[in-house]
Amino acid sequence: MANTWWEINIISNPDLEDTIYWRLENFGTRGTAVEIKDHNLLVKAYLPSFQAELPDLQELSSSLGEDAISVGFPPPVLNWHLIDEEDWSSSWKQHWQPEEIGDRFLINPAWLPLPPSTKRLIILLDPGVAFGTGNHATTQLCLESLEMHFSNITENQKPSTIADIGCGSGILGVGAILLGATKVYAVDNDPLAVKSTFSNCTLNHIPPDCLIPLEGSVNTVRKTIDQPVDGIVCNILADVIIQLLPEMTAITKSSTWGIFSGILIGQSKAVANALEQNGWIVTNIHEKKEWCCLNARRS
Ligand SMILES: C[S@@+](CC[C@H](N)C(=O)[O-])C[C@H]1O[C@@H](n2cnc3c(N)ncnc32)[C@H](O)[C@@H]1O
Repeated sequence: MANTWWEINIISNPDLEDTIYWRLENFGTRGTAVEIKDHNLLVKAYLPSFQAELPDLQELSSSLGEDAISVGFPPPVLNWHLIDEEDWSSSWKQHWQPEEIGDRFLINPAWLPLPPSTKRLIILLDPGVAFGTGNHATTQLCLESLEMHFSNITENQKPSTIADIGCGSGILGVGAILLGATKVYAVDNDPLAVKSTFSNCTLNHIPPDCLIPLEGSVNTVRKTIDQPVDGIVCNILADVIIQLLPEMTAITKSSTWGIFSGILIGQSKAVANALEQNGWIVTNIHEKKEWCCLNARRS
């Protein structure tokens, strides 16, 4: 059972894409592929088999049905079966294509050839089982915010040290280094994400002393650094961000900036309030689909 995965197939109205993603993310799926088939949305999601029993899958199906009915759509049709690990990786890899993000990035799956010529910064990725292929709005909002941040800073404000909290595949840390950050501490409480960040550093030829993947969370960064960080990027979920804010604030100084994502638009006020209570000033809110990303600074 250790190397088997649930493949969950969901057929639904395309307007339910974000709701389905949201549920799947909370369910813990790793690697999600989406395609439109005969005007329907087909989502394929994968989960290590030990992480869910049949009743969990039935509950997921009911929750998705309730979500759909509450916004006037018929319940999605779900089916699931077990596949082995090799089939999992080849199956979802087929659906993942290179993607341009913002004005500067191109995310290229590691197993596909590079484009013949591009002025974009290429992030090569093989996320394995970790979150962070770049095709989720919350990741894109972070990469775009990082891009804006680095285009606005002057040469003498570099170098910068960044904490990437909840690094997943390491996509944001790699992006920050390509934009000019000098050091990134990338932490995740999931050991598989840390492993994935390590291998994506190697894939992108990032020197090991520039991007440092660590298993843990904000306190792991606190114990590792000898001075406050210049920036924080954190793409988790609103309630986790709120909960981690005092610890994140403790690793900052007055000039530190922050990028906080994984927040549904309806949750932005609660996160903005928590930031203000912890001594941050919200400078911008960027939105994509139903998600938003708060850019903030300490003063
Ligand atoms: C939405 S993914 C973001 C991945 C990547 N940074 C991106 O933007 O695509 C959130 C990640 O945060 C990790 N995570 C969740 N709670 C955490 C916590 N309290 N401390 C550290 N990592 C956490 C999860 O394991 C997951 O890899």
